[in-house]
Amino acid sequence: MALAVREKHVAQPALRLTRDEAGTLWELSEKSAGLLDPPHSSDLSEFLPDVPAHLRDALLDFREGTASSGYLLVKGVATGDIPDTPLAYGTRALVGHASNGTLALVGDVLGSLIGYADEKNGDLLHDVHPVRGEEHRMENSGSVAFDFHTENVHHPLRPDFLGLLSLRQGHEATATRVASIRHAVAHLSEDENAVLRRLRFRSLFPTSFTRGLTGERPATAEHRVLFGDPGYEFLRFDSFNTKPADLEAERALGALAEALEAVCVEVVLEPGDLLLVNNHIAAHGRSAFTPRYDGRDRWLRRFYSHRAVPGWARLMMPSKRVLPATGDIQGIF
Ligand SMILES: O=C(O)CCC(=O)C(=O)O
Ligand SMILES: [Fe+2]
Repeated sequence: MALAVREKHVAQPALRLTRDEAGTLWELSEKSAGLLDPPHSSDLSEFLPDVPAHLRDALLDFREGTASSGYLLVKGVATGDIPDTPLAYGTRALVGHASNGTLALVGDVLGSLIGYADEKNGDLLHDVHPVRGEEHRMENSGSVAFDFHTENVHHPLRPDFLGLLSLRQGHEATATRVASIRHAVAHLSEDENAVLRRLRFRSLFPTSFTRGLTGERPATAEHRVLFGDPGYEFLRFDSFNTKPADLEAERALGALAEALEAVCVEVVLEPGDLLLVNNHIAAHGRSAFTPRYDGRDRWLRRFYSHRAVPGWARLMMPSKRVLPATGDIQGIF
């Protein structure tokens, strides 16, 4: 559907931590950060009741997945002393840093902080910053425009939530973009809506899961892109990796991309901003920017959280909080 006017919507903060709340969360984060590093139990449950109620209540509300916007922006999160933005992929520059505790606590209030064995070595917390030579990758190490996607579109156990905490804004007003399917459906025709609900799409494994693999990337079985009751729609879509089975499906995907664009909200994350996204309701992406590789580039930290991991998958986990490699559980769902 062609859109005559494209409004730009700016994300509204739902929650701003007071200085006291940020201080309490930081103290708790310092206590819990080390628990994430092996061989600790990584059980943070004793700390969760002390997460400031204002934040905890908002997280518990958000995790229900009944709101239509699919995102929650928390401002005023403490980040502590931050070294230069890393230059290389996977440097693990912040092992043991208290901000790890913050992300883990938020992840564990929403569900459970979880990583994937075949993405970033199973790391639970991911550094999002530009990497030289990867500018054009459709991954968070790139710097060209990163189109709308839901996270880990190929995976049977997609995260329920992702969180992006800004440590450094970088040199430009780079926007993180979020678009809710529950808003976008108003821009789809009945036919487009119906086609998106059919098993007419396959998704390639994202390149973050196939680093080091040569040859063609594997793909999923056929899946729906849109599902759920009216008003409570859900999305499984990655503009770079989700492929249509035929022309009708291709047109429907094009209409979806335009509909998401029409309802997109943009947020330039500032240090201490934590953007939480319901990964089944909202697609997200990022505008293009020009990295300088001078230690002052944009730097976010990302986590995934799952409300529940099935018992069988739990027993196949290679280590605590790390889901088995996709190839080992593909086809089960
Ligand atoms: O850089 C951003 O704002 C978002 C990157 C992204 O999509 C991700 O890390 O999952
Ligand atoms: Fe992403």
